[in-house]
Amino acid sequence: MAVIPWYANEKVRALDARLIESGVSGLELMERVGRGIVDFILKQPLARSALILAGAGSNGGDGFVIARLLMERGWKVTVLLSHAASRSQGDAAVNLTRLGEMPVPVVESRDRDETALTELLNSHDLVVDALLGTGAAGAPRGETARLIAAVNRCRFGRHVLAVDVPSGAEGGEGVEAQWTCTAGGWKLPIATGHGAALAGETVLIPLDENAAPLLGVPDALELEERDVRNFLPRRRIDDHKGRRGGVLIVAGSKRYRGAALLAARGALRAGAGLAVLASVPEVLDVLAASLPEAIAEPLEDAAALERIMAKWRSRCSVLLIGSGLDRDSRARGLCRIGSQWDGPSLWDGDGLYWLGEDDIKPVRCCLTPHEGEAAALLGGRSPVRDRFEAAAALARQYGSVLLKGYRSLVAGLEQTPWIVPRGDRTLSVPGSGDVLSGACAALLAAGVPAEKALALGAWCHGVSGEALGRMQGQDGILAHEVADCLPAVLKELNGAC
Ligand SMILES: NC(=O)C1=CN([C@@H]2O[C@H](COP(=O)(O)OP(=O)(O)OC[C@H]3O[C@@H](n4cnc5c(N)ncnc54)[C@H](O)[C@@H]3O)[C@@H](O)[C@H]2O)[C@@H](O)CC1
Ligand SMILES: Nc1ncnc2c1ncn2[C@@H]1O[C@H](COP(=O)(O)OP(=O)(O)O)[C@@H](O)[C@H]1O
Ligand SMILES: [K+]
Repeated sequence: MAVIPWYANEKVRALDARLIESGVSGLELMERVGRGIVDFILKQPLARSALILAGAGSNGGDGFVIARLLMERGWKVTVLLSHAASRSQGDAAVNLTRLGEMPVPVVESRDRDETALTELLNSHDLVVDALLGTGAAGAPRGETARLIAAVNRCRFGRHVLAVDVPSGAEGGEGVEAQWTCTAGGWKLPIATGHGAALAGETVLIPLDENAAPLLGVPDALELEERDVRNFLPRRRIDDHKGRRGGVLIVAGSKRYRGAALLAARGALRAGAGLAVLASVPEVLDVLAASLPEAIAEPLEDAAALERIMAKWRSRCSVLLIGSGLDRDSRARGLCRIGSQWDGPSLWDGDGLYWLGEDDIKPVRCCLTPHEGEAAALLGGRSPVRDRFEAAAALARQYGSVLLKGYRSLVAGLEQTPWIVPRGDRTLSVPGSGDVLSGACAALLAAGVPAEKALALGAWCHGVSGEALGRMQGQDGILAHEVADCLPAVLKELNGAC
């Protein structure tokens, strides 16, 4: 299962230490990193000129190796130090001295104003970010921060490669890289969300052929197509709609009408045999015309929801609650009753707003928050910098969590978090999350276990977005089109079985 294991920074740093204990010198490791990165660089169609931005630690040391090896291959190379040369120490200092024996200009950035920095950056095709690696503490400061801003300002028209991790990946402004060559192991800060977006395409530079067992237990697993194929519901040739699974959807309000329709569409397009939409008349009035396959249940108030839940419980195994429900007292009452559903439930949108109130604590449920919703559930703590921590905290409290965004995360109580590496900005359109929650609810109703249903739903939703982006462009896709793509994506996955 899952071919790409991701590790906390500390585990990869411990690997470095173990390799050194086993007799490989730190200098040799630095050489291996530099060599691996240069091999990668030489495979790219580049104009053979590089500016290496180097920091005072070992990340800078990797940069010095890269500078030397590129120079040896006839590249035009300049090294720009964020610090006084005398501050480089240990293996980095050794490599800086070796560089001094070659005709490579090594200059300090401090005396250069923004214009001079811009000129220097613009006169090289490749910019190598070797400012901060896994030893970074907090947001970039001082000269490092100034250099990062300059790289980002000048990055159009040039190529930016980050060594190990993009500087600033864990706080403040980070280098926006085209490639990140990460050494020894895949590192969590660039696995998902903001860090992953900064990293661009990530390439692993192996440190040693015996490294894998030394890294220990992975902290996250990136799913591959063959993993999610195993999550597909077991369909049968003699299936009838009752066996496909039914979803009761409590969604929509006078103010937000489309969300409920999109959630129901997502559920039916993901294969639900029954979608019952309990909503306000304003939503149900258009249901017959826009989605005649769904069943309408007028929902005035909390008492009505109790009756509807009792009526449909035998045919709907899953409750989906929250899309476009609004944040008024009516919605609160509905969530209170919804939390008493005695089967699997999935909470999204405004349902998440009310979740956690004293009388709205479902025993175990699924959540599909985006970062804003996760922050609110966590009492304002932003999950942007540590999405893993946020997803794990929510899973401990509620059960199963899909933390949405670029390379969404799935966390559960008893499993290593999963990374779903599918989906792109095509999906950042209104209603896209409603389609996703409908799809996940349908998969739950088909009997797929919670975390697998969330991961499979996010995977299919992501692939649908990518396909639409390829065919029609990444801007201006409508959420219902994402839903309508789901059958083809499921067919592909099923066909590959
Ligand atoms: N033996 C090893 O440990 C190996 C380390 N390697 C490289 O070494 C890196 C880790 O090296 P280090 O532990 O020296 O750490 P870094 O090089 O990541 O950073 C440490 C330096 O950055 C400064 N710094 C830290 N936080 C800062 C901030 N927020 N703003 C401005 N300056 C800041 C520190 O004062 C120090 O000078 C890895 O990412 C990898 O690139 C590789 O060469 C492989 C072998
Ligand atoms: N840049 C992106 N890359 C990958 N997926 C994205 C991106 N932007 C948005 N998405 C996905 O689109 C969906 C948006 O959901 P959400 O923000 O809840 O939208 P809405 O509230 O409008 O329904 C999520 O599944 C999210 O993961
Ligand atoms: K870096």
